[in-house]
Amino acid sequence: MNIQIITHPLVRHKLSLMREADCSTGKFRTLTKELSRLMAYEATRDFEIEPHEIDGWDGSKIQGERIKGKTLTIVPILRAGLGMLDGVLDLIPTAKISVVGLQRDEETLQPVPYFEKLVDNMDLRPALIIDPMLATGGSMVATIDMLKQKGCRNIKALVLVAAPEGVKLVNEAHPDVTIYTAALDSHLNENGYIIPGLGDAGDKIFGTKHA
Ligand SMILES: O=P(O)(O)OC[C@H]1O[C@H](OP(=O)(O)OP(=O)(O)O)[C@H](O)[C@@H]1O
Ligand SMILES: O=c1cc[nH]c(=O)[nH]1
Ligand SMILES: [Mg+2]
Repeated sequence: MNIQIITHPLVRHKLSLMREADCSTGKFRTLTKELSRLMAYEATRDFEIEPHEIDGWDGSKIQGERIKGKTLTIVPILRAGLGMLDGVLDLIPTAKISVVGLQRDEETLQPVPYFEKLVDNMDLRPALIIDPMLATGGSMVATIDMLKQKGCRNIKALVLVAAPEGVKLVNEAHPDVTIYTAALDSHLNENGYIIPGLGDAGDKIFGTKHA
């Protein structure tokens, strides 16, 4: 399985706070941002570095380093993925942002696309998809399909919680895409919600009520 579970103690502690039934919208939003920042640090660990000559403070040339290649694009999946955006941008403030809108149909659990605005040169950029929840995996597979249609080849997925069903679907459809998650949970319930999970992440981040 192409999955990396981030087990840093801060990540585990914060995720557990998010699982509490009475976690308020404000607290959930703050924890989403904090977790995203910590997890982005781990998910970018294998970025390639290249030498880069710079002017040093005393006028001499110094052999510096920089991240190789074209700037990363972060891909939040609307809506809930927006909750992770600021945390990732804290670490990579120069990142380009490509937004994808998908709404899971509550009956069929199939993703319904409603928005797509990708940055240029997708074929040259690494992409980091962000969404708190990987449930059936339908939304993630649809997003990866969109990115690959634009030529994107270097794709990672960053989620707070993953279900085994979603990991299987993504791994089968796109074995080249590594999934980074804070937890691989037990299973999906009959409504397609992750157990134990976090509940409806979009509703918690935006303060909307789930019918
Ligand atoms: O793996 P899947 O079964 O596709 O489910 C996961 C998707 O469902 C949620 O979004 P939702 O469709 O509820 O939209 P929202 O972010 O607007 O709440 C979640 O944020 C993922 O995008
Ligand atoms: O558990 C789940 C599944 C899909 N979307 C959510 O927000 N939570
Ligand atoms: Mg939702």
